[in-house]
Parts: sequence; C-alpha cells; structure tokens
Amino acid sequence: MLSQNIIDKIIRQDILVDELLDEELSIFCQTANLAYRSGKPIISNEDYDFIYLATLKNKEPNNPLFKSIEPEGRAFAEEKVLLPELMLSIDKAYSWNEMSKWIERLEKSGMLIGLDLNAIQIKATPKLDGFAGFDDGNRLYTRGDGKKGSDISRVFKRGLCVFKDSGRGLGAGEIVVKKSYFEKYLVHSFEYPRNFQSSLIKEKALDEQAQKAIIDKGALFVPFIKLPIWSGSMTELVAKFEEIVSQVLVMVDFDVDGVVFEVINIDLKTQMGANRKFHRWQIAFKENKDIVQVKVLNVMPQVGRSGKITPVAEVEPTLLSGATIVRVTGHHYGLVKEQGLGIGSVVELTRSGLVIPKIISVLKPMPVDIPDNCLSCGMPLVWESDFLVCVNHKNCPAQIIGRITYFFKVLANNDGFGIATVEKLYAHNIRSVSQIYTLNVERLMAIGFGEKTSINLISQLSRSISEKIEDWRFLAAFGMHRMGLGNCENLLKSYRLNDIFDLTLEQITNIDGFAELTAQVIVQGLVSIVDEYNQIYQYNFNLDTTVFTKDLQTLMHELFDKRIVFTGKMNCPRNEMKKHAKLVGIKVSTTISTKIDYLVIGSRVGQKKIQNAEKLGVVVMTEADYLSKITM
Ligand SMILES: NC(=O)c1ccc[n+]([C@@H]2O[C@H](COP(=O)([O-])OP(=O)(O)OC[C@H]3O[C@@H](n4cnc5c(N)ncnc54)[C@H](O)[C@@H]3O)[C@@H](O)[C@H]2O)c1
Ligand SMILES: [Zn+2]
Repeated sequence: MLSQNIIDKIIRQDILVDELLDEELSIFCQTANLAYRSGKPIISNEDYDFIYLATLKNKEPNNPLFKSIEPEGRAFAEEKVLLPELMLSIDKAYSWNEMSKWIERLEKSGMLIGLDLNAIQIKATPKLDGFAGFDDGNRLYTRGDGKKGSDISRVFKRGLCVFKDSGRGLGAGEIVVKKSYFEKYLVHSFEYPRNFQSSLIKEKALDEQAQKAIIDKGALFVPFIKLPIWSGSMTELVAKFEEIVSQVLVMVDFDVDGVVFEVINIDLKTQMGANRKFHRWQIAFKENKDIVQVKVLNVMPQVGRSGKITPVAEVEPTLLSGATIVRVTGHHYGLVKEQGLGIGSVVELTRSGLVIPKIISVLKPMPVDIPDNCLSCGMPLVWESDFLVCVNHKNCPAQIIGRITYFFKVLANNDGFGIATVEKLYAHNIRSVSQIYTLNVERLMAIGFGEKTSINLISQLSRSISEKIEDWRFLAAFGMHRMGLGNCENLLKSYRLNDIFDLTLEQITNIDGFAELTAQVIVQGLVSIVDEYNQIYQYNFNLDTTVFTKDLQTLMHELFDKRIVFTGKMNCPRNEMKKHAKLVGIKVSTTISTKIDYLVIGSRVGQKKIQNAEKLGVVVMTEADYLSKITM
C-alpha cells in the first residue's frame, strides 16, 4: 500500500516517476485507475497514459494492468449482471509505426481468407473520452470487467437523451458531455468532464446542474453506431492517414482522445477475433505525446541571429522517443523568470515525432540566473514581452555570425560555412556575407586557413553561385523577420524578386496570406537588407524564377499540384520532363511514398516497383498517359 501522503506527493510531482520502486509505481497506477473509474481521477489522462503507464509498461510488461481490461473497482455498489455482449478495451497505437504493424497483421489475416489490402474496408470514428455503457433497449450497463457490469438504467429514467434523438437499444456507447456545454456551464464546478459524467450516474440524487445538463441535452448517451465516420479502403487509409486522423478528431463536440480504426469486413473480423483485453480487428490511435521529467544541470543563455536570448538547459541524459536528450531549449527567458528554470529544477519535456524536444513546464522551480548583459557583446539586455533581447543588432558578434551562417545554411547548395569557419572570419574583421564573396584563396590563407581548406571554401562560394536554387530560397537566406521560406515563396508568386523592394504596404497586404502587421514588418525588413542584397545579387546567382499564381491558374489541368515520380527510360529527356512538370505546377519527387499521387513509368520498369507503388496507393501511368493529361 502507498500512504495517502505518498500518493499526494506523486500527484503533486514532489516525488517523480523515476524515484518510485516498480512495486510502488504499479500500486500508484492501480490507484489512479480506480479513482478514474469511480469518476474522481487524480491525474490527467495524458499523465496516466504517457508517464505512469508508459513507465510501468517499460519496467513490467506483464503487469496485470496490461493483460485484462482495467478494473472498475467498487465504484458501483450494485450487483454485477452479465452483459449482453463482451465489452473489451481497445488496443492502442501511439505512432504510425505501431499502426503499420496492425495493418501488417490485418494484411496477413486477410491473405488467409483471400482479401488483399485494397479489399479491406476500414471505418474510423472519434474515440470518445466519456463513460462507457451498453444499452440493450431495456437496461443500461457499465462496462464492469467486460463481461459483467452494473445496471445503471436510472440514468435514462433521469431523462438522459440519446445522441441525435436516436432510440434505445443501440448497444455500446459512452455517456458524454458536450465540450461547448462543459466549458460554458460546468467548468467551474468540475475539474474534469469525467467528474461530471460520473455524477450523472451515481446513485445519490442528481444535483441541479446535472439535471439541467440532461434537460439541455448537454449530456447524452452516444451509441458508437451513431457516430459520424470516415470509411474507405485500407489503401486509402495508408495514403491519407494523417489527414484522416485530423479530420476525425474534430468530428464531434465531445472530448475525443484518439481515433478508433476498425475493420468492416465481417469475415475478416471473425478471422481475427479477440484476446482477453481487446478485439484484434480494432485499434485506437492516440497522438504520441511523449513526456518525461528531468533534472536541469545548468542553464546557459544563447544569443540568436535576431538578438533573442534563448535559455539552453543542460539536463540529465534522458531517453525520449528513442533519442537521448542532454540539452533542450526553453522558448524564451520568460519561462526562466516566471517558472523558475534554474540549476536543479525539474522540467517536463515533450517531443512529438521528430521535432526538437521542448520544455513544456517547470515542475520544481529553483532560483534562477537572469543575465543583465549580452554574453556576446556585453550590451545591457532588454525585455520585449516574454523575450530577453540584445538590441545591439548591428554590432553584436553572435548576431552577425548567426546571420552569416544562416545565409549559407538556407541556400543549402554549399558546404563549409558553418559556425567555426564564420567565427574565424569574424575574428578577422569579416562582418557580412557580401564581404565573404570578395575573399580569395590568398586572403583566406592569410587569415589562417590551410591551403586545401581555402581552395575548398572559394570553390564552395562559386558553387553557391552556379548551382541552381529557387529565387524564394535566395531571398529567405537574408533572414528577415517573418520572411521564412514559405512567405518568401508566396511573395514571389505575385511579384518578381527585383520588384519587391519598391512594393508598398498596400500591395503586400493585398497578397493572400499577408496581414497588415506582417506586411509592415516585411517592408521594414526589406529596407534593412537592400544594400547588402544589391552587393550579393551582382554575383549573378543561378536563380529559378517562381511562377506567378496568376500564370499557374491558366495552367489548370488534372495533375496540377499533384505529387509525381518519374521512373524508367522516357522518350523525352527525363530532365526536361521534370522541368516542364514543375513549370505547370506539378510537384516532382524522386522517391515513392504514400504522399505520392502518380508514378509515371517509361520503359524498362520492374513489375516489383509498380506493385510496391500500387500498394502505397500511388496511381501508375505511362509516359503517353501523362503527356495526354498535361497537354491541353
Ligand atoms: N486519469 C487517470 O488516472 C486514468 C486512469 C485509467 C484510465 N484512464 C484513461 O482511460 C483510458 C483507457 O481506459 P479503457 O480501457 O476504459 O478504454 P480504452 O481506451 O481501452 O477504450 C475502450 C473503450 O473505448 C470506448 N470508445 C470510445 N469511443 C469509441 C468508438 N468510437 N468506438 C468504439 N469504442 C469507443 C469504448 O467504450 C471502449 O470500451 C485511457 O485513455 C486513459 O487515459 C485514465
Ligand atoms: Zn549582443
């Protein structure tokens, strides 16, 4: 047993998950589960799933919590009655990788009964985060242990309506409260929707708020078969997975904590069956929000190219989504000041997908160290809302070095101008990109680079000029505020590179996607770079001109904006075909994936390659087909 005192400390995160013995962790999970089942959760679902249960699964994969459905405990005093149907839990996938394993299993079982991927039909519904129940038309039961539940028919006697005013007897579903209703009327009285849901069910008399929610149809019983769905073939699911997930997550005005995918084909469902915990033909996808708690060893200020100071925390090496994290950045110094991000503090980190991990919050604050002066130039720092900033933009070494390395990094058609090289150049009075383009081998050697390095750097400079790049990339390399790759491309879809310096605020605001505030920042930014721009531009960079949106629109054809891959030997030169395709608004890639719409094949293409593409939902067409679609 864990004492209440210890449990409270874990909840408050005074005791962190890593400090618990395996047995203590197991007991804590059971305690949290029972509290949740009885309608009084002690921690959030994310903390339960992604911190406590995830850690337990690592340490004790055979813990009973993973083997059978999570017990309801003694929340309901009533005698348990046999459920008309088994109500199981649902297997979970937290990543595409786990989803694809499920798909592989389906494919294998499908093959046994003669179904290929394309013939497997799938349905997706929002996973309701409510209170599970089964309505046989006469009585309503809780899920209990999956076989026997408690009779809670009183909820219907209290006037609870069924979603979409459907009738009774529609089987399994959840008692839920509308999100908008909860936020408007209940959020101040109940910590989580679950506390409210359970108050609807409990034996004791309903309070006024709950009665009103029932009458207002703010609370409802939602049979799963009445939920809106996405459905399609397995091939479509594979091709548009992310799109489907985001679409399904927002289908209903109820709390949703994932997407339930299930097989429609009856014979395949029978083939796959169930184990003690879940049906094998069903899976719930939950966004992987990996979260860990770590101790901070040190916090260092880092000066960015725009002068913003970022706190970089060195942390105890920690495994997060498969990578060992040792350094993480806080978004701004406001986090340090307000939340106490100091040496010895404990922070919560998250990482979703491949994104750099970030600090979500500070759990245990410690005294902080806020620098008064810029570490690079020594000038006093100033606060700009949450950000601590070095405003010495013209002369701060860190900012200058940051801007120069950014230029070469964004061009992405050269090597060698990383931070170490640029720092060395800076130490020898090189202060801008345009100065770098005036260098020669002798000068570099005089600065102290070896002969080979010097020759290489100069040839990399030539390469950056001669190797073709998009004009919007060239513009973005100047690192103006609000002028990342996307905005630069948008701007150049309406105006030519050399005309943008004369644009008025109004002309920019008139372009789709540019608000007035952004337009102001852009005009200022352009003024600030114009001299440097002119000096660099004179080297005649090999720039690909962006096609104007208005020209693209006259090129409307079936393949417009589609992603295609060319393969095999073509009648026309392949490079010409690629170039032409881009010109008419087709996105050309080199590798086949689920994101690709068409594979255009020339001669001598292996059958295997074609089959692989088709498996990924890619439509295959010949060169002749292709040409007929783009000539108007
Ligand atoms: N906060 C806590 O302390 C705590 C403790 C335990 C469990 N939990 C939460 O409970 C969940 C796991 O519990 P579980 O085993 O009851 O449920 P589950 O996640 O295994 O899901 C199974 C249930 O999902 C329901 N469901 C919702 N939408 C559905 C749909 N569209 N189609 C089919 N079924 C649907 C069904 O009622 C089914 O019984 C976790 O998400 C966890 O976050 C939280
Ligand atoms: Zn500075």
